[in-house]
Amino acid sequence: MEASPPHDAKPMFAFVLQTIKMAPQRNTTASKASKTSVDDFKPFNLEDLFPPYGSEAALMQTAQNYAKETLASIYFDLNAYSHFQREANPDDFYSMQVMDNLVNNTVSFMEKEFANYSGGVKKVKKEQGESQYLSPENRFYATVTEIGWKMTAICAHTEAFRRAFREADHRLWGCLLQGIQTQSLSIEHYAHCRALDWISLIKNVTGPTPGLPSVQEAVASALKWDIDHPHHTVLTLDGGLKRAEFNGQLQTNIKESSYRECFHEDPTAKSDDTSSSGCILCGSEDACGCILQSRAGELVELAEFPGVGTGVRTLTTFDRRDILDVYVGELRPEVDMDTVYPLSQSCDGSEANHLAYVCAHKSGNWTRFINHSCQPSTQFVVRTIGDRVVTTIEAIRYIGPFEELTIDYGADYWQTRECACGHWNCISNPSSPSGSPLPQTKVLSGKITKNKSSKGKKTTSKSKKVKGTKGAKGTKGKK
Ligand SMILES: C[S@@+](CC[C@H](N)C(=O)[O-])C[C@H]1O[C@@H](n2cnc3c(N)ncnc32)[C@H](O)[C@@H]1O
Repeated sequence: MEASPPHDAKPMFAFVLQTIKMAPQRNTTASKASKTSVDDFKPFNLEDLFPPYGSEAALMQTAQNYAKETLASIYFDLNAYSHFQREANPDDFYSMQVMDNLVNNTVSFMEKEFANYSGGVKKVKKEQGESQYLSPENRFYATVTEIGWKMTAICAHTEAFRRAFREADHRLWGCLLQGIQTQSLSIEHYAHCRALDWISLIKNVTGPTPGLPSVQEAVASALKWDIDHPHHTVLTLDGGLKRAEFNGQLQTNIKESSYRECFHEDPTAKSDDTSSSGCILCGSEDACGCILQSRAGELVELAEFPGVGTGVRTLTTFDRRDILDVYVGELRPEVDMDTVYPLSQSCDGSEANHLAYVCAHKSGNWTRFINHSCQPSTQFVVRTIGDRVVTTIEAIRYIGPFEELTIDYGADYWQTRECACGHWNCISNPSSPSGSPLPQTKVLSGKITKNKSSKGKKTTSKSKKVKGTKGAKGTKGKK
């Protein structure tokens, strides 16, 4: 079986220290008004990319990369903390012990570092009088003044933060604090919708806090937002939050596709006539109870991106072939009023074997928000999982933390719309080879990409999304 296992939890409290490149950003200026062409590209300055070993630029680049990985580990640990909190059960000794350890580690970190700071206050007072309370070298003092009590309290719940606090050098710590500050709304929202009680950790801070911001102000500034499913909320470009809505209706999160509204039987059920193959998880040719246990959805967030609306940002890393999740929605025989989100589900990725439309404008999961790029990081793949044929979203390369996830909707989707991905080879860019006036669908019509070497894996590529039926996403896809 060529399929990779679903992306699963990494070792808890991973403190991954590996170098990564800055996440590529959308080239927003390249859309509509100014299309880029191959000639617009300047050669890379190799020294910027690979500064000389030991130079300040090289050290800074490494520190920024480490900081980014540590920041991703903070999200991972926050998620793990909330997971253990939910799972803690007084009848299960092990789960209670894990939770006790997590709480103790958090509380003792805060108490110890606050005591260090208080000790430092007295020392400096004695030596230098009232004018200077504390040496700025005191890490707790520097941290709370830089990122505030709220971020300190939230991040103190994570091993990644505590460990970096103890071990990181000044350069890395500075980069990490900067990263936390930049992502503060995202971190707070992430903790908030996991019901993390960070206030209790600091509200009883006793003793003087000279030089530090007010604890009360931090508590009063706690996010006023319903505790709801994380994927019901979008981080906006202006630094706020909004509900995920379509035509004024909240877009709700569901775990699996529903069919009962329009069908008596599940049209995507595994059966002999649909020539569907064995379950990719257990290999069984018969219906089995397997479900994809992907954690990827817990480590992404919805955020607005310029020119393309809501999109999906990773908070972790993915490797090539990671199965991120299943595209879910309401199964319908026809594309309803929705021309934005529907996906044609077939049993083998071919138009001829179309089974139903997965309509996700009202109910769906986070995958419906993945925007298109002509150089995407993921792809649609038709798979048999459990007793159903589904379309999964799978990484086609390494994806770094805080990168926007993108996918190829297929040439057909862009026949009536303009793509704003900004890639030099963008389908809507007249000067790019793929943006040539020749209709792509004509050229590609009928070529259905099936990876026959891997049983049960049918790649939905541009070439299959013909005549608007969007093997992946498309709109004009009426049969
Ligand atoms: C499946 S939805 C993706 C989520 C969507 N951005 C939202 O706000 O809900 C597809 C829609 O997103 C927008 N979109 C996605 N990728 C785009 C791109 N590369 N260029 C322009 N618009 C894009 C278009 O409005 C498209 O119809």
